Amino acid sequence: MITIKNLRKDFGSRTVLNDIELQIPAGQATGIVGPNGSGKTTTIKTLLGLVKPTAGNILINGENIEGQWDYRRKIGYMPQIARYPENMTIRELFDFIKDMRGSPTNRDKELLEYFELDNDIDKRMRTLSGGMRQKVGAILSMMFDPEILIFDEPTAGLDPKSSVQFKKLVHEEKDKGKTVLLTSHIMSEIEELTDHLIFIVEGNIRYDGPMHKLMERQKEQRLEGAVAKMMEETAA
Ligand SMILES: Nc1ncnc2c1ncn2[C@@H]1O[C@H](COP(=O)(O)OP(=O)(O)OP(=O)(O)O)[C@@H](O)[C@H]1O
Repeated sequence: MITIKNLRKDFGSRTVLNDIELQIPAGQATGIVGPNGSGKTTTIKTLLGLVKPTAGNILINGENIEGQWDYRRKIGYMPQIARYPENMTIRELFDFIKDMRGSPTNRDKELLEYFELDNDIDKRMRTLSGGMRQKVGAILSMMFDPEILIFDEPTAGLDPKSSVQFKKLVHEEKDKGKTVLLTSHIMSEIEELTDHLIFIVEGNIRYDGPMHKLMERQKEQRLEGAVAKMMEETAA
């Protein structure tokens, strides 16, 4: 369980997260949706300790993460835009990360084959296409079998086949009891992959609860319609 209490983030005079309160349930998949610039990535980065909150607390499995680093071993993160050491090959990058972490694993090899990247393992990062880089990010997030998986717009840039493969993996991780947190602008993807929904607008939480309840409340069959209605209500 991830608990966010009164979390505030200001960038200069701009409040990007406005005292948000959230409970992200363990062993389920949660989707964070909201307009561009509403604070989704900032929320994720505070969980990872990459952005320091202006105020508030984050607890993972009941423990406050402030000043802690070890908890991050429990989290696999696939960023929206990943930056890599561009001169390293995929093989060198994976070996380097395994060495630094001191965690031997063969899961990277399985995932490279799964995403059909095994023949590209000796290519330098700077020569990879956007979709190939996304796949590298997906593999890095899952290769150490973490209990929490965070994906920021994971399928943006993936071709349809790879996107289906990625979603199949997420289902498998969910079935293993992992906690998954996912942002996407593709509502069908959120609908397909997640059970719990958070809707955020300008740093304020407008909905936090089971996805089916939101659809019932909005009298919509599809999440896209339910979210569109919520956006209209917010704008009104
Ligand atoms: N390091 C930073 N310095 C200043 N402002 C920032 C910084 N990072 C994010 N912001 C601002 O915070 C706001 C929220 O950004 P964030 O990336 O969290 O949005 P998002 O909901 O993930 O958007 P998108 O759907 O476009 O990815 C934006 O106005 C953004 O410009």
